[in-house]
Amino acid sequence: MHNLNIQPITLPGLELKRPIIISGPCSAETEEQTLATAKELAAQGVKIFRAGIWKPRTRPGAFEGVGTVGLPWLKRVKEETGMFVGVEVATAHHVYEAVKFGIDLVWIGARTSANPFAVQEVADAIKGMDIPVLIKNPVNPDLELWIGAIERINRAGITQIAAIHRGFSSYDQSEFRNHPQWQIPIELRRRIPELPIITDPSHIAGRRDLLAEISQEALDLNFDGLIIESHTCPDKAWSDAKQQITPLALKDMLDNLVLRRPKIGEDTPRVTLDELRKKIDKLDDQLLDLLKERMSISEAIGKYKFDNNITILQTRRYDEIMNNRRQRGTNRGLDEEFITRIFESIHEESISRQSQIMNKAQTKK
Ligand SMILES: C=C(O[C@@H]1C=C(C(=O)O)C=C[C@H]1O)C(=O)O
Repeated sequence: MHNLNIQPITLPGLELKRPIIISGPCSAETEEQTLATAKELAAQGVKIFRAGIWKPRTRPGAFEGVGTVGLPWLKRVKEETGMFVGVEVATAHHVYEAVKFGIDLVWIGARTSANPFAVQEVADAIKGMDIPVLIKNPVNPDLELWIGAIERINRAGITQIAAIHRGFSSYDQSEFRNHPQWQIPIELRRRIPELPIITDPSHIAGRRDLLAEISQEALDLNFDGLIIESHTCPDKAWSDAKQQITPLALKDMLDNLVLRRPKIGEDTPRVTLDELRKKIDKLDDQLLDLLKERMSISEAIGKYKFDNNITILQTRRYDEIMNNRRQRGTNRGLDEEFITRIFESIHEESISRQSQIMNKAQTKK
């Protein structure tokens, strides 16, 4: 069990129903663009507006946000549309400025949540304030670091906390800008069940054509909301142009999402589900038996290699196996990346078993 005190987010006068929708431009660029986007979103029923004021950019020279001058624009958004407004904060100064201008909620970005000093600075600044704080996953796939950031904010007395899952950086080429690694937010849900998790399809996808698919997956995993970037003229956006959509496109996408029931109710036909689950149990048992057998063969190979003074890693054989298993997997309609991950993991364990065998044999010598 964790020792966090997480309370539901309450925004006065707003009933937060699943899915919570937060939208707005990546960056507040001009007063006109900010207000125009907000008004269109409000017309589509969006209640929580986001806009970046301070933007951490990978390389210097890119548009780094308008800074404090943008905060009065957000104040106008509140006054003229009735929406709640949120910004990203990364320093104590950002926190003080945001609160001064009546910002309703703040979030900690992925680059900040990766840095405990920075998170602590924000936590110290926010101490004693009653404001919801959303915490994005750190850029690196480290669940403990994410939970650590949540703990730091919670220890500052903030109880209205939600997590934002925006995916994880990786060096590999992939169709995603940030790999979703769904198992990480799933594990977060298991560890802190009452913590709302909001998915950020814009940053996971990095391009607008994947937003619907990722949003649907998030809902089917029973996450609580979506934060999606929108702009009146997405292609002209000063930052993240490829992943933004118009407020109208957002509404259209949201209308097409299917909201499935999170609980298996009394009325759902249980016989079929029980039968299917039994089949899964049996197959998983077989998978485990097979893995056990495969590892004992690896150990025998380890012994053979020790006796014959051969290195454990055999890249040519490993390559052959990977190509062959990917091919055989895709022939069966299995996803190539999935097969790759499984066999990489099996290989890693196989190597580790063989090293153990070798080390043991060596010390006996
Ligand atoms: C088991 C072996 O050792 C290593 C592990 C492999 C595996 O588990 O499939 C394949 C190649 C080697 O890197 C082997 O050489 O066959």
